[in-house]
This record gives sequence, C-alpha cells and structure tokens, in this order.
Amino acid sequence: MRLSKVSFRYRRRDPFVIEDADAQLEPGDVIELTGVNGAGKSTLLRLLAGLTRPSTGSIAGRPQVVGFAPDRFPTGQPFTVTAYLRHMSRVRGGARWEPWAERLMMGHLLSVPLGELSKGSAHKVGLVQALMAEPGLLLLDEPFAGLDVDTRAALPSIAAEVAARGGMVIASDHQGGLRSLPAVRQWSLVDGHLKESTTAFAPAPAQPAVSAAAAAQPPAPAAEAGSATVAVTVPAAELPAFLARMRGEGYHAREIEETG
Ligand SMILES: Nc1ncnc2c1ncn2[C@@H]1O[C@H](COP(=O)(O)OP(=O)(O)OP(=O)(O)O)[C@@H](O)[C@H]1O
Repeated sequence: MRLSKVSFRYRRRDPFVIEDADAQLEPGDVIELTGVNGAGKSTLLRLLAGLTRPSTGSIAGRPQVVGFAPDRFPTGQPFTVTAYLRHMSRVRGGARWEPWAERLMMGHLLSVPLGELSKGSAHKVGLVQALMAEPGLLLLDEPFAGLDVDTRAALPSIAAEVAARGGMVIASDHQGGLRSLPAVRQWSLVDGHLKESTTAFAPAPAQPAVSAAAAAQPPAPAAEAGSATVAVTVPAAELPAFLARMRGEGYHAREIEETG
C-alpha cells in the first residue's frame, strides 16, 4: 500500500492537517503512529481506512478488507452488543465474532445495550468489529485507551497475529503499548508532516516462540522439485518483521505454529 503526496484539510480555506505524506506499507508491517493532540493521527487513520478522501495525492493498494477501531466507538445505536456484532458479522459475510468476544473477555457484556456500555467496554466492541473479518489492514485509534490490564496485555499479540497473516497494522498510540513488538515501525506526525523514525525499540525480554516452516524456494506456494522446506523458530514478537523480510525476498511461509 502506498501513500503518494497525500494532503488533507477539512475545509477549503483551512490549513492542511496532513501535508505531502509519502509512505509505503508492506504486508506484515506493524506501525505505531504518534503525535501531539490534534496532530492529525485520527485524520490520517481515516484517510488510510478510505473513510475520508485525500484533498490531494493518492492512496493505492489498500487491502480489500479493512478493520477500523475508532477512538470513540459510536454507541448511539439501538442494539445490544450481541445484536450489533451479529449484524456486523452478516455485513462481513458471516465473519466469526464469538472467538474475539471471548478473547477480549466480553461474556458479561453481550446482552448490554450499546448505549449503556462503559468507555472501555464500548472500545472492546469496536475492536471486535474491526478484527472479525481478518483484515488485511487493521487501523486502531488509541487502542489502549480505557482498556483493562488483561485486554491491554492481549493487544500486542493480536497485532502480531494479524501481521503474521500478512495484514498491516497501524495504531495511533500515546502510550507505547505496541513497543513490546521489537519490529514495530514508528511514524510520527509533526506540523502536518509524516515522518518515520528509524530508532529501534529495545527488544522485549522473554517472548513465546513461534515456529514457521518456510519453503525456501520462491515464489511457488506448493512444494516443488528442487525446493527445500525449513523449520524456523523465532520469538512471537519478531514474527511480523521476520515474515515481512522473508516475503520481501520472495520466500513463502507454509505453516505457522505457536509453540509456547
Ligand atoms: N471534522 C472535523 N472538522 C474540522 N476540523 C477537524 C475535524 N476533525 C478534526 N479536525 C481538526 O483536525 C486536526 C487534527 O485532528 P485529529 O483528531 O486528526 O488529531 P489527533 O492527532 O487524532 O488528536 P488526539 O491525539 O487529540 O486524538 C485538529 O486541529 C482538529 O481540530
């Protein structure tokens, strides 16, 4: 996915919120987007989602399935959590929401009307609707805000899993919540300009390992004469970067198995 000279302003005579943003995203990228309040993070996420169009410039190569969890999940709809998620599942072609609701520990919320949810609980509903259709592009606006400790702890591995499937994840975050993923790219918005920082975060200490059995013969997915399959074990948090690098070099991941 590529952003080419993307600029955006809300009204014709307003100053630009985003100016000349250029960026390239690859499958498996996880990106932390930072910037002061009002820097334009939500605006950029909406542009990336295709909910807003650039005033000038273009965004190409957006994956077909986009999951977007807004910072404020709109609770003004007359549904219970279950009715809403069932509806979204139908919209998403029968996507399974139940495993996500279970993973985000939402059992006690399912019969609650959206309008009666606490901020953090509403946020979880927003996350489930964004995750259920296995998005190729997952956009999370302040995903850690208001979440309880267990859900916060689950989010980095969820992001890593989406990336491991070849999805791209972009999260605006003031709290450094994805920094346990050492391969995370860092974008910042400063005075309307999108910058990428090259500073690497310190790798997280102990991470469960993941084994990827990868065919070493590009680009054919099926085993072919003359190809070899190797099993590689990498820390789970490094998987997105590993897969992105591997794919970049034309290799193919055959199987991914969580081992710890
Ligand atoms: N619908 C709108 N109409 C006009 N201006 C808007 C609109 N939404 C946002 N803005 C302006 O665009 C700028 C960027 O806002 P945005 O919400 O994208 O920033 P942000 O970085 O996400 O902020 P925060 O960290 O506070 O959530 C701000 O100056 C804001 O006032």
